[in-house]
Amino acid sequence: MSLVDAKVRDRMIVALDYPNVSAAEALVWQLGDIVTFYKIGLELSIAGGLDLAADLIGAGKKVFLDLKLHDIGNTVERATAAAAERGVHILTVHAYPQTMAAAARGAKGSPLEVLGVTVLTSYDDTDLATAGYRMGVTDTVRLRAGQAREAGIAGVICAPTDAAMVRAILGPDGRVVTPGVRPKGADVGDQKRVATPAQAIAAGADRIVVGRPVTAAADPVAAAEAILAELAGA
Ligand SMILES: O=c1ccn([C@@H]2O[C@H](COP(=O)(O)O)[C@@H](O)[C@H]2O)c(=O)[nH]1
Repeated sequence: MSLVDAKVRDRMIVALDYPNVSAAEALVWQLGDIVTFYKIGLELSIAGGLDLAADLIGAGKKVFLDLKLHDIGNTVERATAAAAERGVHILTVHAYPQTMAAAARGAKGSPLEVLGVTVLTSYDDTDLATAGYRMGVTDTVRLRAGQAREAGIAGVICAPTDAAMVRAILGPDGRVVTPGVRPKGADVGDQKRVATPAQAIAAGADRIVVGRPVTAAADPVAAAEAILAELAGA
């Protein structure tokens, strides 16, 4: 294992986007102590990932449950409280005021960090217009970051290209977590608003989320180490 300190390791969240638990467990085993923080999203949650979340927490890892909740307030509040009870570190909800306020109530008194998803990193202005939004990406992210602060949740998910603006809105204590991160030269895939790990941190992100740059790498350990080294120097 390299000499990257624990604080830097916690800045990188690896997305376990796998169709089954055994594939996810194999990567966790391979990465060992290098990675301290894992994200479990929709695909793996449906395939038994919630039990894996409990196992990871039991093994001392931090878990980000990326469920992007959006429902009536009572449902969101209770689902958030259930995540808090299970020792999850981060939970996402869509950044709608009613949803964020409900999640804030559900997390109250617990260390769970609720983050509002502002505008997905796979969206650009044209995608928002097609979906019927009047505002473009920047204005929508700005609005939602302000609403997240007002709702009293921990912070937001945004693209690294939005991070500087969001940091200014949330202040030093707000949490800014950025997917859409690609090491230089890496395949962008379906992401549209991307930056490198170092650029994300320099723009004000607390943590970055990386999936395919690690999971699809020929050598995931080397890929994760390279990203950590870049974060350590950022
Ligand atoms: O706006 C968002 C919100 C969540 N995600 C999630 O992050 C990872 C990114 O994976 P990559 O393979 O590094 O693209 C993935 O699990 C998404 O569901 C996001 O990309 N953008």
